[in-house]
Amino acid sequence: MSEKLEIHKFQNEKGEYKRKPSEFRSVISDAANSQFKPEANRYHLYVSYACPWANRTLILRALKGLSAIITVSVVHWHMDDKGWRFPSEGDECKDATEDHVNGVKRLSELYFKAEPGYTGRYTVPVLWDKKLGTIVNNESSEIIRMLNSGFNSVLPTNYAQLDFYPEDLRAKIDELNEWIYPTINNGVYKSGFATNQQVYEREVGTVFKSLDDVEQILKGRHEKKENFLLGNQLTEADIRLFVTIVRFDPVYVQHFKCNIKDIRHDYPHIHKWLRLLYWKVDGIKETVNFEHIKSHYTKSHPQINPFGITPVGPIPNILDFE
Ligand SMILES: N[C@@H](CCC(=O)N[C@@H](CS)C(=O)NCC(=O)O)C(=O)O
Repeated sequence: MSEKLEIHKFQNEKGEYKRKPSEFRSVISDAANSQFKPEANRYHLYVSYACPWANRTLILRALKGLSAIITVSVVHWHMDDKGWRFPSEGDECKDATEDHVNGVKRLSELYFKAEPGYTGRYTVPVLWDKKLGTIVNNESSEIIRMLNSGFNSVLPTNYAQLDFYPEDLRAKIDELNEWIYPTINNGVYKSGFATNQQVYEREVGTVFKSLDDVEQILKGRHEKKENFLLGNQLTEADIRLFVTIVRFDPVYVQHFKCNIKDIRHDYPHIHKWLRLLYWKVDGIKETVNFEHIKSHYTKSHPQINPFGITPVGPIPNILDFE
């Protein structure tokens, strides 16, 4: 394959970054006609520790007690013009793993195993079915819903009962996701990958307008002695926002030029919420690998950072809880 993967491919003629939709969209469920039934040790997650979308799936896997029944392989933090790869001899990478299931060297090979004529991007996360030898789904927003509720029939009651997308909060979670995704999660990419000054200024302004709105929401919660975006219950909305906020000061401020403010100095309520999730919610901290995060962005986008120098700060990457 001679195809070259370049971020620039996704900028339109106006210099705006466009993310392509994911292509594998099957669902794990107990439904009688389901091809993908929940089973222990049948499914495998392919992730990058650098990637915020993959990070969401690792958090749900940890919080729902799925770590023992859904296995994981972690790619090298470096993404080159052929996409993600697994470490090999002479190309070692701390905390990355081999592909435990298929033994491939490149993530792209998995996409071709699942669909020989595949023409899309080779993105993480990938939820792989070891039984049928194919990709179930490569869209993180759908994978986290499956991890949240698709495995309840094979989980012990204490984990099955945990619900991060509860019926009574669904409308509110959807409403938050609707603006937080385009303006913050993807907004930082639209700022960082803009190739036109006006587009950049528009996008970075949008990121900070939304962060100001989130700060107000969390301030209101704080006044009511509530900890999370929708009250005292941690939901999917918190998890989806967390993966971007934890990368904000260490990477997005400088690498994606989101530097009007930063989290630790300018957003006290977001900062407190960030540290609460990171330090106090069991299982989350272990899914965050700052070395992979910082190295990936700064050394995989030569069009933004041609010499691949990784800034040393901020020190520390995240402040203590108190
Ligand atoms: N819609 C996807 C987006 C995933 C995504 O864009 N992942 C990036 C890493 S952060 C990736 O693997 N990019 C590889 C590429 O585009 O070649 C999801 O949320 O699962």
